[in-house]
Amino acid sequence: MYSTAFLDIPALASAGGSVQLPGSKSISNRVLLLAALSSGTTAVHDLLDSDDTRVMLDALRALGCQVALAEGTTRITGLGDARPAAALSLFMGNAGTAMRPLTAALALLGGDYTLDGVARMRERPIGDLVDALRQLGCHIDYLGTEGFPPLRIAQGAGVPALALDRPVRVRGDVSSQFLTALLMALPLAAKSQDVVIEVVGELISKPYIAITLALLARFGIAVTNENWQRFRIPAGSRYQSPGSIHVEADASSASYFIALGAIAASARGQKGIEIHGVGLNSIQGDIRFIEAAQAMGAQVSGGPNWLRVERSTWPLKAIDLDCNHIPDAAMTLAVMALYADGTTVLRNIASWRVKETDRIAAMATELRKLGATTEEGPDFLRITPPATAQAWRAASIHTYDDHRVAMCFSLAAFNPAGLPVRIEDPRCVAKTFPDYFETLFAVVQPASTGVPVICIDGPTASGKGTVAAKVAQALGYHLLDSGSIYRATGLAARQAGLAIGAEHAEAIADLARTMALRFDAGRVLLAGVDVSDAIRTEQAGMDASLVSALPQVRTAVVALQLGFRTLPGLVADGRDMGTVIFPAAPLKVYLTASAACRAERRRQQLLARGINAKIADLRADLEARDARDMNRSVAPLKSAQDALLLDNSELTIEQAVAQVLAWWQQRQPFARSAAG
Ligand SMILES: Nc1ncnc2c1ncn2[C@@H]1O[C@H](COP(=O)(O)OP(=O)(O)OP(=O)(O)O)[C@@H](O)[C@H]1O
Ligand SMILES: Nc1ccn([C@H]2C[C@H](O)[C@@H](COP(=O)(O)O)O2)c(=O)n1
Repeated sequence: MYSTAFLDIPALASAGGSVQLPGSKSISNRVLLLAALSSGTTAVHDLLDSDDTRVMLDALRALGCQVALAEGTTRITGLGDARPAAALSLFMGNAGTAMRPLTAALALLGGDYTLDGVARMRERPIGDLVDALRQLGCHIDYLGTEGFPPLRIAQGAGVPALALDRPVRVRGDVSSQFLTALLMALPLAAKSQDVVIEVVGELISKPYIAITLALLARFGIAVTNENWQRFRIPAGSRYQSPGSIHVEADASSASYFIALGAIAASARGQKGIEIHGVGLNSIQGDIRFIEAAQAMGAQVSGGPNWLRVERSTWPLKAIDLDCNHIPDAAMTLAVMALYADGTTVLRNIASWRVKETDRIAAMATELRKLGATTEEGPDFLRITPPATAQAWRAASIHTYDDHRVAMCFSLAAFNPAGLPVRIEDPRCVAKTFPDYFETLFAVVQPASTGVPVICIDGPTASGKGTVAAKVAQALGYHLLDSGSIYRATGLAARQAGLAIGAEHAEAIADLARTMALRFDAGRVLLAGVDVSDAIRTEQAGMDASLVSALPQVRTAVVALQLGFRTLPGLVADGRDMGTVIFPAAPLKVYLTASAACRAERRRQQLLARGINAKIADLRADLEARDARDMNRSVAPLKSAQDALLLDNSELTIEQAVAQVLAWWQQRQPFARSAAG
């Protein structure tokens, strides 16, 4: 997961391969609550691990359910007839799928509970649900603004007598989650008589209600659906664990990859994108996104648990669509509209206004930044794509703490202008798809502009490794510590009993080419053994300097180094990154510091490891190493002609990092528009 302030996605050209999608958030949180209310233990397979499901799991644990995670399966032992914790304060984050159903369930369990969330949760209406529960006789108070969280369920003395002899009326035209919440909670009250729920107004998002009904049936509750207007929960209802249940992958998450298949040219040798975990027979309403994508030109095929999507009609066809049946996935259509042959209109999407953010306003604003013309109404959005490739703009997309905004705008990186797209706060995808960007990057290829590389070269102990690692971390880029490749080669040569010299150049080059070198979470593994410390000694540094002077060795490790250049970008540190390995890199920095300063840094580094060395010896060693690195015949250490010089003798690490990042920002097309 990317936890950086922003993620720059370079211009993309094609896609191909297969993706496995995470479990559906809507199904996951429904299953968790139903398992918690049931008798017995439910083994939940493929549960989504995300911010919103963690919120639900934390609440269930606090209420007294047993939750155990082993080998990818979550086991929930439900409350059954046991009473939950009597008084609790629960934090729901921004998880509507936890806030609404838990409010209803807790109101029918009895107890004294407060429920609150993040600032946006306090703006998301819950009044219609509370009204329905109050009609029944439940005691619920608002602790802030009327109609919005936080709220208190004040039933410490137990559930009051409930008015069940008349239908419970709930509005269906603001959020279908209110009805879902009642459907999942009211079986608790349907002991000696049927309970009827009556929908007031047009019921929106019926497919989500269909998911609720299907899952209730799996947990032993057979609700009668009377034309989506009345729902009857039979007397004697009792939640019963199905024992084990699989969570389908998220059909809304599939929409990004369906759109990807429709937008991107197929990568060489590939036929579009294959999506696993959800298929044509999905119980989720958002699967009907496929029809919308087909209407725009996507070619989609599939089976029960998979889909294949290929680009067909190009440009895509503009559509005018009532999106009430696919409220979440329809946001993806708004970005597909950027690639259409005319104006697309998405209608009946008023519910977007009360989601994680006001999604109509958010989408309109961000699409405009890219060069589109948009018009928003109370319940519609009209999108006209940029008229020409030149009319596209490189935009920094604000994501409003809304996972879907972040995910769907990543697809703007296929713009014909070859511009990168900046996604602000990429971590917000953690709500439903924590590894979204990693999954995307595994199946897309960059445009001709390539994967960006920042090279940081310089002499030993100048701080290259430290600065490179921090720059990479700030940008979410990969890191190539090329010195460690030569260090590992030197170690491998020693282990093989080879003296490091020209007479063994071929043998050492063979070792370098074939050694099983792996970089894993900051550690360096050689043939499965962690050699991170062994390659950091002064001797290993000298050996590395010697092997790196052998031309055969340098040639042998070129491919390995080039392989690090993967999406979304790379920071490479070494001696010849900018001059030889990545000569076209858009930013090259030659990082240096005075010899005295570098010797002192090395002394401090060794002291931290308990090694006391003389500063004069260290300085002599590093000057000897510099001399060899600078004077060898191939790829000597020198500043690339187009490198920027950074002498950090008088700088802190943070200042050096800030300077490199500032130079990088100056090279980004959206830096100016973001600031301005
Ligand atoms: N600007 C700085 N001010 C103070 N100390 C620094 C600065 N930059 C780096 N250092 C420290 O200097 C030491 C050497 O830095 P680092 O290992 O990053 O250098 P390097 O150039 O990668 O060295 P080598 O090429 O030998 O691997 C580290 O302990 C680091 O914390
Ligand atoms: N791109 C590179 C990186 C490193 N080397 C050689 C020269 C260095 O003395 C040695 C160890 O590098 P360090 O880990 O100290 O950065 O490896 C090189 O020739 N080219």
